[in-house]
Amino acid sequence: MGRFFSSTKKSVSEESREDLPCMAEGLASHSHAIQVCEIVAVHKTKDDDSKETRKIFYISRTRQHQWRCDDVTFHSANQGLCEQWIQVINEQLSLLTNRPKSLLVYINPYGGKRRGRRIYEQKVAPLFRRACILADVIVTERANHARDHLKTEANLDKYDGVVCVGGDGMFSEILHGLITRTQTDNKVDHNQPDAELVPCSLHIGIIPAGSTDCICFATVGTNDPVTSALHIIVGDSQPMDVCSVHHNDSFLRYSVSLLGYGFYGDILTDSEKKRWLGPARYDLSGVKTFLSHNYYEGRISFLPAKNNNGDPRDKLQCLSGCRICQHKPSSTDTQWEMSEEKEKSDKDGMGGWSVITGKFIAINAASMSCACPRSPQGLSPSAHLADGTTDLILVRKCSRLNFLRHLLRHTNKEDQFDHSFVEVHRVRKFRFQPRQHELVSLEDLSQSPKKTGFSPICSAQTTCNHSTSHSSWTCDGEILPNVAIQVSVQCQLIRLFARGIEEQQQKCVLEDPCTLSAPEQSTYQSVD
Ligand SMILES: CCCCCCCCCCCCC/C=C/[C@@H](O)[C@H](COP(=O)(O)O)NC(=O)CCCCC
Ligand SMILES: Nc1ncnc2c1ncn2[C@@H]1O[C@H](COP(=O)(O)OP(=O)(O)O)[C@@H](O)[C@H]1O
Ligand SMILES: [Ca+2]
Repeated sequence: MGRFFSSTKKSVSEESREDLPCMAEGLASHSHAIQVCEIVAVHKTKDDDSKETRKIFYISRTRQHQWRCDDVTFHSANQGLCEQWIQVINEQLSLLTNRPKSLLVYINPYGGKRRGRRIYEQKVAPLFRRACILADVIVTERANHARDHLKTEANLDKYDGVVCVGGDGMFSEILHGLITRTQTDNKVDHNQPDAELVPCSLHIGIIPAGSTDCICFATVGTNDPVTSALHIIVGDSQPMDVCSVHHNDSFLRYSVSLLGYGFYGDILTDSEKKRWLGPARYDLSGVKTFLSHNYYEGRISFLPAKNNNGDPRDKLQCLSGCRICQHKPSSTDTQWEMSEEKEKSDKDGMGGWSVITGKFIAINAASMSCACPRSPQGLSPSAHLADGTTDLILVRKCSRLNFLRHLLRHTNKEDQFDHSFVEVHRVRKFRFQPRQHELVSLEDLSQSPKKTGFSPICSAQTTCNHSTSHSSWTCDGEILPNVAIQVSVQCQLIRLFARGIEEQQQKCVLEDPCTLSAPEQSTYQSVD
């Protein structure tokens, strides 16, 4: 538990309580405690009578993981005592070295409902100013502007973090820019699928202003710009896994949320043509893809994770401070696992890999829960943010009604894996090879699907029997140019300004505020 300061509460909206006695005088009737690490700043202000007062701005929790910046005012007849408190608070704040002082901000003005710039200017910039954070802002002028700037131009030594204002696609740009820059600076060739990638030193903050914003939702618990700005200000840190995706021996992309082939790949491909619709494009393309009811043939091979990584169906949610994510395998662990893999491979020729061949409506790899407003529990509710694994979900060919039942379970608390046609595996690596159809040239395999119209609608009870040749992979919302891919999870390659989902809201009250004479002597207890 951190250090607390106590006070009588006077929120800006509670003018009627203005005459309450001040904590510094030890007469508090409505005691109030604030953890030092949740103080945003202390500022001099003038009250209504033009009298100089001091305001402490701090984080308050509202509903559904949302944070707000609230304030209390220091009053005292003894100005010296008041100054002393303020000085101590500022000294304590200066000891919090994890807090960013300087940030590089990229805004996608066209993401989501095109509100990125307004969201930043009206909701985020005032909070950064209040917290005395300097921000260099770049409004992007084209796709990949932020990625390219980070890769080569940006002077990253100047900053404590990079902030992305946009959706998952924009986050993906920042991710690629930062990871690529880090590997280049450290002379690591990311084309090698087994290369040991160097973790990025700068934290990434996400201000949600996109269409899905699942990376923000799954790491903070809500898509709210003010909450995200406050997590950045207090310098929260959440490590996160990153999947590297290769085609043969050449690097394709990184992914942190959903790598999806079949259903989600088709939705994304179709939705790109409807960008002008904003976030509603996913609903329209979702219905169209559902009605098409396509399935795809292929072979999926995967390397299962060890038992100590839990199980995708164990119903254990990855929460703030998750114990499973606290054990980051060292490079010796990884080397040992690789030699074990090699040993097994010499014995059975498979190296612990499992292979499944079949007809699939969807193949999804969720490196995190992928929770978002459309699906508050996500595609894999028990997936972990930083355990070095991804949950591989295979939805086999089934009737349209059964697939609908499966989809509907993403919107409630029922188990979406509890169907005979769905299986889920927690894996470290996987590969996919589509079935090579006759008359399909290799060139065709790396292009978008040819078939986009509706298939004949099957009766709800029957299984559809028509297969289109190939789908595409969606990788955090971007379409991959290749279908045959190799994927490897890179444990905790990046860090976000977030803390994971908080389990329950904690309120803290003073045991006896009147005993306080200095902040160091504060006592407190936690209540639910
Ligand atoms: C009958 C009701 C069925 C509802 C099923 C809902 C299941 C939704 C799961 C969504 C998982 C989303 C994983 C995240 C993907 C994003 O990275 C990606 C790009 O986001 P952005 O750049 O912010 O636009 N978004 C999607 O792939 C959208 C999928 C929407 C599917 C309906
Ligand atoms: N200035 C820009 N003009 C056009 N596209 C951009 C610009 N800046 C970023 N992009 C691209 O826009 C795409 C979608 O961005 P994103 O912020 O994720 O919004 P959404 O969630 O609505 O998809 C990303 O692929 C990103 O590369
Ligand atoms: Ca993971």
